[in-house]
Amino acid sequence: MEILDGKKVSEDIKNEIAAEVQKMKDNGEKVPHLAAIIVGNDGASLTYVGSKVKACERVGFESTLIKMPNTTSETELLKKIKELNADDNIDGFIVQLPLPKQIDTQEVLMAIDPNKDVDGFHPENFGKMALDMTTFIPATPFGILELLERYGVETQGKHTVVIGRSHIVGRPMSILMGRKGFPGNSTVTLTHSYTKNISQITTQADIIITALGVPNYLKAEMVKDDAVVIDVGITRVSDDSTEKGYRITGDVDFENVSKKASFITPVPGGVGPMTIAMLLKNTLLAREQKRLKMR
Ligand SMILES: Nc1nc(=O)c2c([nH]1)NC[C@@H]1CN(c3ccc(C(=O)N[C@@H](CCC(=O)O)C(=O)O)cc3)C=[N+]21
Repeated sequence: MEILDGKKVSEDIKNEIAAEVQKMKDNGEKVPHLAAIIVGNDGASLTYVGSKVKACERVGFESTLIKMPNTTSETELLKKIKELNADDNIDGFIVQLPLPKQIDTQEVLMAIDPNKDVDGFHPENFGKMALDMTTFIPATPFGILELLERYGVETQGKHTVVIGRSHIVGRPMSILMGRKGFPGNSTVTLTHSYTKNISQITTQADIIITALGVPNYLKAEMVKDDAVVIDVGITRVSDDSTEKGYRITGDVDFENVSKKASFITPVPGGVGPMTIAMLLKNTLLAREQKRLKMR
C-alpha cells in the first residue's frame, strides 16, 4: 500500500507556482491576485478560506478576502460579484460555498465572469469541461487528477466508481475520469443515495472516489484487493483531546481499507491540501489567461 501524500504533492505544486511568480516579479509583471467572498461565519468555511489566503501569501500571490454578513441578500452579493468582474486588478475569484439559504447558488455562480471563475463552477466552464475543451477544472477534482498523475496511477480502461454526485466534486469527477486523455479514459459509475446494492458496485471498482461526508462509510468489505481509494470526505468530529476540540475525518475506514488498497489518500493530508494548491494553479492560469486541457 502506498499513501497518496496530498500534503507533500501540494507543497511541490506550491513551490512550482512560487517559482513562476518569482519569474513574473523579475520581469516586472503583475503577480496573480485571487479574491474570495465568504458570506456568513460558518467555522469550517472560515478555516478553508483562511487557508486559501495563507496559501496565496506562501506563493507570492496577492489576495483579497471579502467577508459579508449572514443576512446578505442575493442582490448585494451579485453587486459585489459585478465589482470583482470589472476589477482589472483581480485575476480570479471564488464565492465560498455553501451560501445562506436566501441566496440562489446557481444565480450566483452564473454571475461570475467565466474568465475569472477559478473554481470552474460557471455553467460555461462546466460545459467546456464536459466537452473536453480547455477550461478551469474545479479544484478538488483537479487535485485528484494531479495526485493520480504524479503517482503514476493508471486510469485508462479502469473501472472508476464515484460515490456522491455533488456539483463541486462527484459530478465533475465522474465526467473527468471518463474524458478522453490522461488521466481519464476510465469507465465510470456514478453512485448516489438512490443507488441499490452499492457494495456490489464498489467491490468491482479499480478506483473508488468517495465524496459523501459520512465518516467511516467505506468499509474494507466494500473494496476489492489492490483498489485505489480516494477519500474526499471531510467531517469535523468533536474530540476534546485535541487542541481545537475537534478532528477531521474522511469517508473511509482508513485503518482497515488501507490494508487492502494499492494506493489510498489520508484525511487530513490527502485531497484537502491538493484542492488549495489547484485553486492557486487555476489563478496562475487566469493571470496567464490560459486554460488546462488533458493530454
Ligand atoms: N467555492 C468553493 N470552492 C471550494 O473549493 C470549496 C468551497 N467553496 N467550499 C468548501 C469546500 C471544502 N474545501 C476544502 C479546502 C481545503 C481543505 C483542507 O485543506 N483540508 C485539510 C485539513 C483542514 C482542516 O483541518 O479542517 C486536509 O484535508 O488535510 C478542505 C476542504 C474547499 N471547498
